[in-house]
Amino acid sequence: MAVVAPVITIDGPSGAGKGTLCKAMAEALQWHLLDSGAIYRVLALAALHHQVDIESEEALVPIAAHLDVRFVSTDGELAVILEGENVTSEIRTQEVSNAASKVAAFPRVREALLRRQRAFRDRPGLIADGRDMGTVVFPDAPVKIFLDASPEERARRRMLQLQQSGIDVNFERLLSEIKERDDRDRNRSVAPLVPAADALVLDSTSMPIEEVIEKTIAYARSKLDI
Ligand SMILES: Nc1ncnc2c1ncn2[C@@H]1O[C@H](COP(=O)(O)OP(=O)(O)O)[C@@H](O)[C@H]1O
Ligand SMILES: Nc1ccn([C@@H]2O[C@H](COP(=O)(O)OP(=O)(O)O)[C@@H](O)[C@H]2O)c(=O)n1
Repeated sequence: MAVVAPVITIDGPSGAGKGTLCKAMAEALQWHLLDSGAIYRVLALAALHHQVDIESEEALVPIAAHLDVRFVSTDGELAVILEGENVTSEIRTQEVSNAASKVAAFPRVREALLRRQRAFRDRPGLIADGRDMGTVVFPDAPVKIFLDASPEERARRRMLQLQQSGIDVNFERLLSEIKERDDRDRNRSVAPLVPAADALVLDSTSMPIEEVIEKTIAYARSKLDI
């Protein structure tokens, strides 16, 4: 029987530091990386581009099933290509963030994207970033982390991040959008944002990212023979 590649799942709410942690882990271990949030973001953007109603599950399912998305690694950065167009920055706007969490609430949309996400599992291993990586997509993953932080700290981080890329945002608005998105992600009927029963929960509210990375790598090494 073929040996399946190991997966390390990193789930948690927006701004907890998942993307930063996953990138550092993928580099440290030289493993593959799945940014599942980017897939939901690309789907939302494709729907907006094609003027498809993002409130209609019926209309979204065929787009999800035929989504023409590619992840291309260039100079250590992962470019996101939708229908041949580089949409790496476009998928990070607040409009797309909010639309992504709306399209992600539909069960049949999630179902249509399952196989595509599982196809990222490959040797030597996969680091999977998302909301339901440890609960639904890779329930057999040997290492699961749930990374959390307070909503205020997450909004502060997101504000700094957006400011660094020249986007001016209002803190109160950002905080309320983050809380709204958290609520939608936590309360949806399918694959809600919740730690897997066997996940290590890390609260990074007052933990520097370097310490988060160090702790996670040490935990992964203790669970896996790597
Ligand atoms: N522990 C931390 N302390 C301070 N800032 C952090 C920490 N973790 C991540 N950040 C910063 O917060 C921002 C959001 O992190 P990101 O990895 O994109 O979060 P997520 O993928 O969970 O939404 C980034 O600018 C990142 O550098
Ligand atoms: N595995 C996943 C990943 C993302 N998502 C949805 O996609 C949205 C964007 O995900 P993301 O990981 O890019 O968001 P941030 O954490 O970067 O803000 C989330 O708000 C979720 O609603 C999901 O439902 N399941």
